Parts: sequence; C-alpha cells; structure tokens
Amino acid sequence: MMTSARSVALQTLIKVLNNNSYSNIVLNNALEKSNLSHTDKALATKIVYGTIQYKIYLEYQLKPLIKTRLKDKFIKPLLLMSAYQYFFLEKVPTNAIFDEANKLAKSFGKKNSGSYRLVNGILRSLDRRGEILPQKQDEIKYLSVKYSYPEWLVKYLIEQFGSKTGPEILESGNKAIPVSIRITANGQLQEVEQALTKEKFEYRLTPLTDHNLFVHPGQVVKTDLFKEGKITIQDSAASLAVDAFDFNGDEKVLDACAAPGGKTVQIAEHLITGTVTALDIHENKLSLIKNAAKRLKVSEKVKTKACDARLAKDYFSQKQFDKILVDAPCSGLGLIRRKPEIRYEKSLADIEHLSKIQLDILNSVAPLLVENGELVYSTCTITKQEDEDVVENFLQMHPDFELTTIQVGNLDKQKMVKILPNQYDSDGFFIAKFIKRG
Ligand SMILES: C[S@@+](CC[C@H](N)C(=O)[O-])C[C@H]1O[C@@H](n2cnc3c(N)ncnc32)[C@H](O)[C@@H]1O
Repeated sequence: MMTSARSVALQTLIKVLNNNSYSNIVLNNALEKSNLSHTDKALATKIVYGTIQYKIYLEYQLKPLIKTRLKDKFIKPLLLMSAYQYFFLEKVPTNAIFDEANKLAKSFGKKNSGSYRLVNGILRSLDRRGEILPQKQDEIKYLSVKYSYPEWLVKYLIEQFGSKTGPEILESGNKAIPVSIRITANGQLQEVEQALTKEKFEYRLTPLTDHNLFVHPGQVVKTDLFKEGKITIQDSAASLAVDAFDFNGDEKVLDACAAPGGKTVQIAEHLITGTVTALDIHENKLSLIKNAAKRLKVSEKVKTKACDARLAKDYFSQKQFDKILVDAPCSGLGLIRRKPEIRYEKSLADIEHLSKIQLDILNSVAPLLVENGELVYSTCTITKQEDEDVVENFLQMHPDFELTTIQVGNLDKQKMVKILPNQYDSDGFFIAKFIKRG
C-alpha cells in the first residue's frame, strides 16, 4: 500500500472514527512508522484533526449525497477527509483532492468493488452543489452544523453565555492554537527572547501575563532553553492559578491533582525552604511530575504520592499544609482548540458527575489546611456547574472558609477569575481562592 500524507491520514481516521481510538495516539504511531517528510507529516496531522474537528459539519454536507449503504469501512472516513480538504484547505486545488481520493479508494478498496466510482460520484456531486447549512432561524441547529458541535453543547453555551458570546466561544474552539511558553524562575525574559531570536523563532508576549510568550513554530522542546528548564510549555491562562497564591517561600504546599506537574513545578519555583506534595490518582502519571521537576531543577522540593484526593484527609494530618491547590479533573471544555474530540465525548451527565468529584476533593482537603492558609481551586473548563456552583456549594458547607479576591497577571482584581477561550488566545480557565478563617 502506498504511503502518502493522505493515506496515513485515512488509516488514522478509519481507526478513530470506526473504533473510537484516541486520535493523538493512533496518529503518532502512524507518523512514526511512516517515512513522510516534515511537510507531509504536518499535512496528515492537519487533515486528521481538521476532519475530526469538523465532523458534524462534514457529515451534514455529505449526508444528502450518500444514497447507498457504505459497506467498506474506509469510505466514510475518506469522504469526510476529502470534504474537509475541499471546504477548509483553500490552497489545495479541488482536482488534486479528488484525484487523491480516487487513488485512495482504489488502493483501500477491494478489486472491482465499485468503491472508487461511488467516492468519485459523491465528491463530484458535492462540488456541483457546494456548502449547505440549516436555516438561520433554527439557531441551535445552524450553529451546531456551522461550527460542528453537538446540539446540546451549543444550547448549553448559548444559555450560559448568551447569543453573542456563545457562538464566539464555539468559533474560538476551531481556531489554530498558538503555543504558549512560560519563562520559569531559571530564565529571564531578555535572555529567552535573545535565544529565541537566534534560533529563528517568532514570539510575542501573551496578553494575560508577562511570563508567557506565544512562539512560532511551536517545537520548542528541542531547544536548549527548554532542556535547561528556562522555559516550559504552559498555557497562559493555566499559568495564573499558581500566581493566585501569595508565597513566602517556606510553605508546605499540597497540589492535590498534580499530573503532569505543570503547576507543581511552578509552585516549587516559588519555594526556598518549603516543599510541595503532588498527588495524582494515577500512579503511572507520577513520573511525568518527577521528570518536569528534574528538568526545572526543583526535584528536592517536590514529593509525589499516588492518592485519590477525595481520600486525602485519611492520609495526611489536619492543618498540615499552608497552601493547597486543587486543579481539579473537569470536563475540559476550555481545551477544545487542543483536543478536537472533547466536544463529542462530553455530556451534561459528565458535567454533573465531575462537579460532585470536584466538591468531594475540596471537602477532603479542607481540613488539611492551616488557619489563614490559602486554598486555590481551578479548572480548565467554563461550565457554571463545575466552576461557580462548586465554589458556592463549598462555601455553604465550610463557613470557616471565605472567598477572597484575586489579582493575577494583567487582569483586574476580581472575585473569581473566569477566562473564556474566545478572549485572550488562551485556554478557557477558572480560578477561585479561599482563605481559611478559624
Ligand atoms: C487538570 S489535570 C491537572 C493538571 C496539573 N495540575 C498541571 O498543571 O499539570 C487533573 C489531574 O487530576 C487527576 N485526578 C483525577 N481524579 C483525581 C482524584 N480523585 N484525585 C487525585 N487526582 C485526580 C488526573 O489524573 C489529572 O492528572
């Protein structure tokens, strides 16, 4: 079988769309096995993620044109990825897309199966007809197809954020992601800027913080700056959660949901004699935290432990920690730009279920905090149930805790920080800070 960017994309999409395999794992395996050039790998990646991202839109375009049952399991993924290129890759000429689709249909299909003619016919009809969208009056259906999100999620975001911001959030989830790096305590802005310039990276400060830069191209992991722990990859909004603490440097800190350790190391950078205990429910993820700590040269300040944070109160004594971070497991709806599948995988039931876990974790760690200690709660989602409602429920259950205002990064002082993904070229993120009063 031939190996080309599109054949790798098709093999990947067959597994992802038919078997629900994880796109990043299947794609990385396929790319590693291939001998594609850097440019072809980039094209295969774009086609795979773009097709998944726009699946609802593409299915809507193709459905009226598919008049027979598609027996071969490669046909639907091939039609979807061809339609993706047709509608979204402006630089690729239509004939090239269709010729490639024909070649793939011939090579993936059984001999004399007619798949090739079927694919060719459907794509030619698509070209004759062009884009279709539902009536604008049917707002939910229209936005669902236009931006390719399930209808429940469109409805949910419109209800929460209104008819202006809701669609802006949907649109932002389809935009390309600029890679954000954080300059660590080992680096200095000027030094990092000089090294990036020397290595021909473009960069600019992020609007949210002065310690994060957007860099292009994003492959900074091979630079000495990264290897020496002077920079790390971290979203600018996510980097604000740790900024919400007021550190002295001698604190005992608990990071209750820590892997892969992005915030654990950030906490450790603020500590001189203090330590941070990093928990994660998945033991196999602890090595990620240890590796991050080693690279950032903070290993001696970081302890790791496999532990369900809902049971933390059984493992640690009361008032043992001066500061606690709960960067909770969440629906991740602030990360849609990075993870195209999230929009199809999550449901309202998941949001409800996660909000219970979040509250359980907060309840479990609350007794471990000293009087006047700081508890920061953060999520990379934007749902009220997982953000503001969890805060409110926690406050009701713990009259000894009070919500305190936060001033982080370049944002004004506010009661709780809610960053929407359409605002600052960052992930959607939420931060609340409590002080424990006696
Ligand atoms: C949002 S991620 C944390 C990201 C991390 N703080 C960072 O900045 O790199 C949430 C983490 O919580 C872990 N987790 C999920 N449920 C947990 C639980 N009950 N107790 C502890 N960790 C949990 C997940 O394995 C995941 O690694």
